[in-house]
Amino acid sequence: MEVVICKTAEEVGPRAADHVIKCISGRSTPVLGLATGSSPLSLYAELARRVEAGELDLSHALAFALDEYVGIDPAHPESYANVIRRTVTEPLHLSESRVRVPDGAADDVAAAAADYDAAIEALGGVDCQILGIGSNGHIGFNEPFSSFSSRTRIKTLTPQTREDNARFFNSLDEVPRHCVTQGLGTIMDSHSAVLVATGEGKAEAVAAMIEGPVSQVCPASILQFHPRAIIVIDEAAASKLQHRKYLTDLQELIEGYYAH
Ligand SMILES: O=P(O)(O)OC[C@H]1O[C@](O)(CO)[C@@H](O)[C@@H]1O
Repeated sequence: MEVVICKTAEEVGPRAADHVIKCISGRSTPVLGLATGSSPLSLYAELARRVEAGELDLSHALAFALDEYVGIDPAHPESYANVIRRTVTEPLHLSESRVRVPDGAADDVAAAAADYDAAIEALGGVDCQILGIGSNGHIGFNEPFSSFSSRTRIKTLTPQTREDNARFFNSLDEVPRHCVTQGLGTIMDSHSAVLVATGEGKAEAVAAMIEGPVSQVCPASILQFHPRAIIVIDEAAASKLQHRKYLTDLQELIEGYYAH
């Protein structure tokens, strides 16, 4: 696990974008894993800026979103299918046919989830998985006590996550209670992962992920076992780390760090 602590929240998107680009460099058909939520928005905006500037071409990329609500109208502006279209597909000029989101409205959601996992595996896995972290330590919608070997499946959202996400809806009642999410096992199969977090509200979860025991209490702590996980955070999100002196930003020097 490499930890990059940025002085300000504004630096996080561009720094994370650098890492995503390194992770997929040399791939003719890069496969991206996409998080939703607020955390990756500045990273997506920076990637879009580089696409617009002609510095980056992602037209050959394929992408798989991490999760989707179950029990939401797919046409709802906050369905993750729509969020991904708005924040990633359109600004990065990806073709809609190359971007997939789990189907939370399928007749058989469990079967659709298994097919989704198999589609990722058939491509040889995700090259770069973009992640945020929930205030309770979730990645994707893998809530505390999710199995470390889990695959894409239906989950129930915790009251904490529903409250955290209520800001995207008119009321807490409108927030779906269930979701379909890539599993921790699916996420761990990615060749590299870039997790972004900003703000004090994430500080406890970030400390548990980086310094805590690897435990299902903090699902993100499984990333301590990921062969190539890069954590890009701001000072506020780093504020509860106890052992900062050991977290030297050395990843630029590690030869082959990004090689598959
Ligand atoms: O970034 P936010 O909105 O704080 O949410 C935290 C994380 O929870 C999820 O939204 C769950 O989908 C992640 O994708 C996200 O990064």
